Amino acid sequence: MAILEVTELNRSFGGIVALDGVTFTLERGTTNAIIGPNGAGKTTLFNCITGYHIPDGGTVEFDGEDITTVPDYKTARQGVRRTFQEVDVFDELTVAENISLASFESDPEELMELLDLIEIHDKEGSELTLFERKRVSLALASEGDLLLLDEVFSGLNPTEKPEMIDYIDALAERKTIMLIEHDIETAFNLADTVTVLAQGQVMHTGTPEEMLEDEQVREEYIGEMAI
Ligand SMILES: Nc1ncnc2c1ncn2[C@@H]1O[C@H](COP(=O)(O)OP(=O)(O)OP(=O)(O)O)[C@@H](O)[C@H]1O
Repeated sequence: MAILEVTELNRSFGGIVALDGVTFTLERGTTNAIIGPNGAGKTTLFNCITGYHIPDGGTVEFDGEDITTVPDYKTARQGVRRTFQEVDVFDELTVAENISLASFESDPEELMELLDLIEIHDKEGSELTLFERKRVSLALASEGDLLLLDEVFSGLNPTEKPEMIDYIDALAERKTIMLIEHDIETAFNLADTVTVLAQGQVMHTGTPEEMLEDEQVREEYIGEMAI
């Protein structure tokens, strides 16, 4: 069953067309990667899905309900949650306090355990490493049904990256995930489907295997990268 249906989404900033007729569907329980060059419209797409930006045209349906013009603080309560490229953790609050702000309906302990946050629960935001901040941010996003993850792997070292993959794999067992990822190998490892966005348009959608078999996609968007 579709959890998200995006239809003919348009959004411009002055003369810049950031989204140009974007249409796709996400099935509940799947993990979906969005890849594409800088300026392709990936973050704008997240902003329009969450209601941070209202699109100029088109619709966003979440769980069968039209949320196109619903602001982000309300879509978050409805179950659309996201992380940001600039990790959003309050420096002066502890990990536990940061997490308590997210108004959890379920038991936050379980989520904190899953993300290995129990042992650092009393550490203040300002003392956290980037990896720890990203895990807190992930916990804050994880109360939703649909998690939009914006470059959660950027800045992580080679030891942390596989650990983050394990965290996302564990969350993927209970959530629908859409992730923006510049590291193609990571995106392909995690995703059931991959969507290529360029110049505000959906260029290709398919499974990682289909993408790799498509010579044009390989040449234009994946390059020489061995996967
Ligand atoms: N608030 C804004 N005001 C003006 N232009 C914007 C705004 N947000 C996005 N844009 C423009 O819209 C286009 C798409 O930007 P967007 O950030 O969505 O791309 P992206 O694919 O996320 O890029 P990146 O991979 O670099 O993060 C770009 O040309 C960008 O400059």
